[in-house]
Amino acid sequence: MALRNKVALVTGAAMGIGRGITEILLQHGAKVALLDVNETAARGLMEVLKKQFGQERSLFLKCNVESEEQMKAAFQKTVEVFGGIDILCNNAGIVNESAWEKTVSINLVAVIRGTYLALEHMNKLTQGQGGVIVNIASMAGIGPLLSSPVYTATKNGVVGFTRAMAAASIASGYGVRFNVLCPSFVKTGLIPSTSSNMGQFSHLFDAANQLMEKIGILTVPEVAECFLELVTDETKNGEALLVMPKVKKYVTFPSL
Ligand SMILES: NC(=O)C1=CN([C@@H]2O[C@H](COP(=O)(O)OP(=O)(O)OC[C@H]3O[C@@H](n4cnc5c(N)ncnc54)[C@H](O)[C@@H]3O)[C@@H](O)[C@H]2O)C=CC1
Ligand SMILES: CC/C=C\C[C@H](O)/C=C/C=C\C=C\C=C\C(=O)[C@@H](O)C/C=C\CCC(=O)O
Repeated sequence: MALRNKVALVTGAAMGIGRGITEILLQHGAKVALLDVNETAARGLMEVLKKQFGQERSLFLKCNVESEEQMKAAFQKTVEVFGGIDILCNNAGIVNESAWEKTVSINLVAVIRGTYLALEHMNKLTQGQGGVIVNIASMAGIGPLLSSPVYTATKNGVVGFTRAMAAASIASGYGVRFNVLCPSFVKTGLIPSTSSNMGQFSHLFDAANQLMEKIGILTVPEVAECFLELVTDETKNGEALLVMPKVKKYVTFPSL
């Protein structure tokens, strides 16, 4: 898929991986709607993006992905301003084993909600133009992150949901591709500096840090490049791309 003038919507776009994905989309000529709950960070980023890419290429919409009403309004506004949606990146996520229901709500429920809302606009069976949805899971969507069982569950859920949606899309003729990106640790504000969010697993905080030291840490641009591959390569559908320092690998699942 060539990105020139394509319309993308990115959740959790104000910081970290979402910001990197937004920037790479703009660099390749797409228009981007940035959804985020953090208005201060997003407004600061918008100043930079408008200077760098022009006034009309990006749009910030304050949106908590946990709110169906706010999500619906943001998708509608994106269509009104940019004329449609070609690319969705469900990226917003948190790590919080204490507030585990909120973790499920943001990391999994909102991914499902975003996907269904985007399909209303993209599905070729209902007058859409097709497109591609890339969900940001984690290496913890493939194997267990011992300090964060609920986080692991949500990311496994995102991997399974994405693969099932890809199969459903092929079988139904939606004309929409679905892929999932599974990075190991990435240098962003999400990596906890204390064990306070780990709840009953706080004693395993050091073990998670040791794993991080062993595996190493990815940079945001490395992850954004992998996202770009999943969006632009039309042969990729139903794929889970695992990215670790010096490793980029399409995951092979058992065929049942
Ligand atoms: N940093 C890491 O090591 C890795 C992160 N990931 C995943 O990548 C995604 C992005 O993570 P990072 O960029 O690292 O995190 P981050 O904390 O740097 O950025 C997350 C962004 O999402 C926004 N956000 C959080 N809750 C929201 C909500 N309810 N509604 C709207 N926006 C919300 C935040 O305001 C922030 O801008 C997450 O899904 C995370 O699970 C996956 C693998 C590794
Ligand atoms: C504390 C949470 C911080 C960030 C969350 C983010 O999504 C990063 C996740 C990164 C790692 C996931 C780990 C998954 C672990 C496994 O799959 C284990 O079963 C095997 C662990 C390592 C194998 C590779 C190796 O030892 O070299």
